[in-house]
Amino acid sequence: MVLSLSPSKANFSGSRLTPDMTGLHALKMDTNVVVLGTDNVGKSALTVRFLTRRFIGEYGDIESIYSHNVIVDGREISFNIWDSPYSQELLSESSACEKRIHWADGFVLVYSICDRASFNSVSKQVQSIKAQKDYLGVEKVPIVIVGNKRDLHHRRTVSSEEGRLLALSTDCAFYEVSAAENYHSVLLVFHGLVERIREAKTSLKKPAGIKSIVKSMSAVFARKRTDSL
Ligand SMILES: Nc1nc2c(ncn2[C@@H]2O[C@H](COP(=O)(O)OP(=O)(O)OP(=O)(O)O)[C@@H](O)[C@H]2O)c(=O)[nH]1
Repeated sequence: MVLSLSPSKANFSGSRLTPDMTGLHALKMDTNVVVLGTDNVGKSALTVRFLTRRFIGEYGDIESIYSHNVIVDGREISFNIWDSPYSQELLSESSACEKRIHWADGFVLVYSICDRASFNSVSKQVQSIKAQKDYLGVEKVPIVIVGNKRDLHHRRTVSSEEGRLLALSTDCAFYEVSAAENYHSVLLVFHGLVERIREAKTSLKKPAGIKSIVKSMSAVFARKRTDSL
């Protein structure tokens, strides 16, 4: 596991978008994000765009974990982003793959709108992640599906509608972006993911619902009554 920037990728360190952090430390949230997708869909381009606001064009294929702090809705979010080259292992149950999924709080699944095979692999990736994160018991595993290379609309083979429907049917969020042309849409992807991660964390903390408490209390009293007869 590489825990620093690889030389072939952008040279930057975790930056803060808002200079005044006073008083926000108590609200800090650490979050681990894995960016996945098949070859050449723009995983590194998307990650580097989010981290540096820049599009460089060519990126190595070295696996890296980047750290980056941003403010989302007044709260400091400390991102650890694992940009991993595609491997078939995601679809199998190798321990490296399990480790990656176990490590992550949220997932960015990228496909290229010009590459149908990359789109077709997304639903398998979603299944694989959900199967492993099942033990959390959260309704929605924080996953965002991203159709990248929107600027290449003349070479599009996957419609926006198909992307949206896939996200709807798998309970994921959906964005179409161009890492090459637009920083803001990429920012929205990560903000959307933070939102989902927060929701998942909140639903984990939620105490048992009033209905289930009433149910178990009635069961106890019913048993007591039968015992005393
Ligand atoms: N036109 C266009 N090209 C893009 C976009 N995003 C990435 N690319 C190009 O697509 C190619 C692959 O981008 P990468 O970011 O290296 O893709 P990757 O998914 O990390 O690739 P692997 O590391 O091989 O898995 C590069 O030539 C990028 O310049 C985009 O939004 N529009």
